[in-house]
Amino acid sequence: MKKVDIISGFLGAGKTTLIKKLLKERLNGENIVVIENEYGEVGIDGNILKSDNITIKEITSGCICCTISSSFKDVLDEVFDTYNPDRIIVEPSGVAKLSEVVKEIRSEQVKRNIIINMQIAVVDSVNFENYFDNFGEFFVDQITNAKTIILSKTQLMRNTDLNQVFKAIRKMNPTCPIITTNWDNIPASKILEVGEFRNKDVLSQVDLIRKPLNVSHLIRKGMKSDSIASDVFKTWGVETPKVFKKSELRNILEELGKGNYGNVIRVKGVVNTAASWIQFDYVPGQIEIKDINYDYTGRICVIGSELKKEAIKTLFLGE
Ligand SMILES: Nc1nc2c(ncn2[C@@H]2O[C@H](COP(=O)(O)OP(=O)(O)OP(=O)(O)O)[C@@H](O)[C@H]2O)c(=O)[nH]1
Repeated sequence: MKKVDIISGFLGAGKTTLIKKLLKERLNGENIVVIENEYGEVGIDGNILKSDNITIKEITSGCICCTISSSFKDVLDEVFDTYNPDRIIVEPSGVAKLSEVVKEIRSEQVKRNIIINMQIAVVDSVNFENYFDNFGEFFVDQITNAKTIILSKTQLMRNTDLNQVFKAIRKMNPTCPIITTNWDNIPASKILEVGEFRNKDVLSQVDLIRKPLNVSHLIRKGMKSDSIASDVFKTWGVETPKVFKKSELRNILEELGKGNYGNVIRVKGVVNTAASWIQFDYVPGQIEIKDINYDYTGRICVIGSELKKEAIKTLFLGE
């Protein structure tokens, strides 16, 4: 049986960062294919993950669990015919419902002789409240259906706030392990041990009595439960050779967060500057810009609701 690991999580939670860590520190000796699903039309994470011995398959422009499930099946065909991997890591788009992704993969279980191994949701602890309040239908689905939850950005949180987030997640998912340690301080081997249920620590031997809660009351009144991502989330993307200044890019990202361009929840990309190539990431309240060696051309992707696409285009490209 081949193992399939699902690393889900809302937009910008840290899925790609986590996969990179697992590959670099631990899984690089295995024959692995990563299936990377980007909601936007331009692929960015595939190149970020690329390394010599890992095969990356990118599926863009929608979610593999709904609008483009046939592309997912095609990619699975190709993966099994060409690479015959020991392990497949699936990174669904940030707006995919984990329950739907699991359903999709389970429907392939017998035919492909695969088994879901890790079923992880990466949860951005800093933006927990924001995502719960505004995009709960997708966010809560990921939390309640995860077998392991990995909190990201915990080092940016005050301990009391982190504790609140922990308690709220525990209410939604009474049984799964929740990793709260800053990723820099935890080796990939430990994350795998917990994710694959090989963890034999004190707590797992105690019969923790946690009452399973009915989560429906946690979901805001009137929240729908049957939307698909394309009903709610819109994207704008472009490929461009334009040369940016770092300060100009930072201003643009700050500008996008002010609410004048729609509800922007994720911006990412790579662009050229006169001195180097840079990779940038925006999630509400956090901007990261870092130098990278090179890329084949500039690519920018914006995701959010009620996006003002023409204005965003002008903001980035001045046209
Ligand atoms: N400080 C801190 N930053 C993090 C952590 N995890 C992720 N990030 C940052 O969060 C941003 C988004 O990380 P990604 O790994 O690209 O997130 P993702 O879930 O793959 O994003 P999408 O593919 O857009 O859904 C990047 O700027 C990361 O460096 C963390 O634990 N701590």
